[in-house]
Amino acid sequence: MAPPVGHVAPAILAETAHRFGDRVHSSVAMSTPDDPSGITQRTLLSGGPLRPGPRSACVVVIHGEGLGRRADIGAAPVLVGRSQEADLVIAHKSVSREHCRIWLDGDAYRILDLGATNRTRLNDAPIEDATLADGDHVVVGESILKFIGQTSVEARYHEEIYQLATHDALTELYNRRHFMEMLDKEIARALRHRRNLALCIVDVDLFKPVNDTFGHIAGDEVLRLIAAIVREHVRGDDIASRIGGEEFAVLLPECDAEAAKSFAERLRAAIADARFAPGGSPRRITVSVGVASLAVPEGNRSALLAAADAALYRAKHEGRDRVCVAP
Ligand SMILES: Nc1nc2c(ncn2[C@@H]2O[C@H](COP(=O)(O)OP(=O)(O)OP(=O)(O)O)[C@@H](O)[C@H]2O)c(=O)[nH]1
Repeated sequence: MAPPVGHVAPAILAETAHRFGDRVHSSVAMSTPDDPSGITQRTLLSGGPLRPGPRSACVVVIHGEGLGRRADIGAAPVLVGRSQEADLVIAHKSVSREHCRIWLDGDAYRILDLGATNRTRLNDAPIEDATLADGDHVVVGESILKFIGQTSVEARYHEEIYQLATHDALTELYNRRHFMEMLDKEIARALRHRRNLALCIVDVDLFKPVNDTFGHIAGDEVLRLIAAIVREHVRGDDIASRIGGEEFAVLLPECDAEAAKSFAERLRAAIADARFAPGGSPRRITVSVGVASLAVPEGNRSALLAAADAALYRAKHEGRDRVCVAP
């Protein structure tokens, strides 16, 4: 049975043991209908979601609400505040909805207090506006942010902490906690701009027998492969996550129920067509998918999750390996 939406598998809770510094490319065996000769060697992106190339300066929450959260300061200014519309959301009552703004001005990074009730403080002095230097501490309500310049040697360390805090170690998709934060943000955005938002919950069918027959390690490999297929199917703005043991979620901004159903159907078919080989034995693995779209303007997180979960339950009940859409 699909676990309830609030369920977090123990394996997920143990995820922080993973070390992102030891990334290697791992090859896994999977054959597809396009590869009639048999096994296709696929290379998983186990280098993970770290972005290559020059990194931008960023602010990282190092204390208080939002711990570990980070915002890159690129071409667009970064709004820090309690509002879900902020680029760096710190959902605490000590933080104003629009607390301060940080941006790149020529070669300098600047910060401007936006009239916050608790004034923005830089290295403990209240400011109106100021220029930031590497390592500066920005106090926003009861949270402390650290400014990390483009060339800071600390940047890599903070990137890794950020990855650990936001990604699932097994699949390198977003973890449940981060997904829920992004879900709140996307819901706020969709409601404000009256845009579509759809959610797919993807649950592996009859996964327990896979574990029972081939062992947990082979089961983990199946989960990794499913995650790789999910990753192949999402677009740039979509948000994919492992939200439970054998449960994934994909959030599709600006997608109506019909388009989300087509996406889910393509994903379901791709997984069903890929021949997995846990423990070296070819085996068909399927998923069931529940799809729901946000009701505008009165929708909310729990209603959306409950609707997708109910649709998933129906897909399981009607025989698995299928997509059901919430009414
Ligand atoms: N290998 C592995 N297995 C996991 C992980 N997390 C959860 N599981 C297993 O996933 C299985 C889920 O089984 P059930 O919830 O009974 O559901 P199911 O067998 O997939 O059946 P349906 O959902 O009804 O199709 C259990 O055997 C869990 O131990 C994980 O991180 N790795």
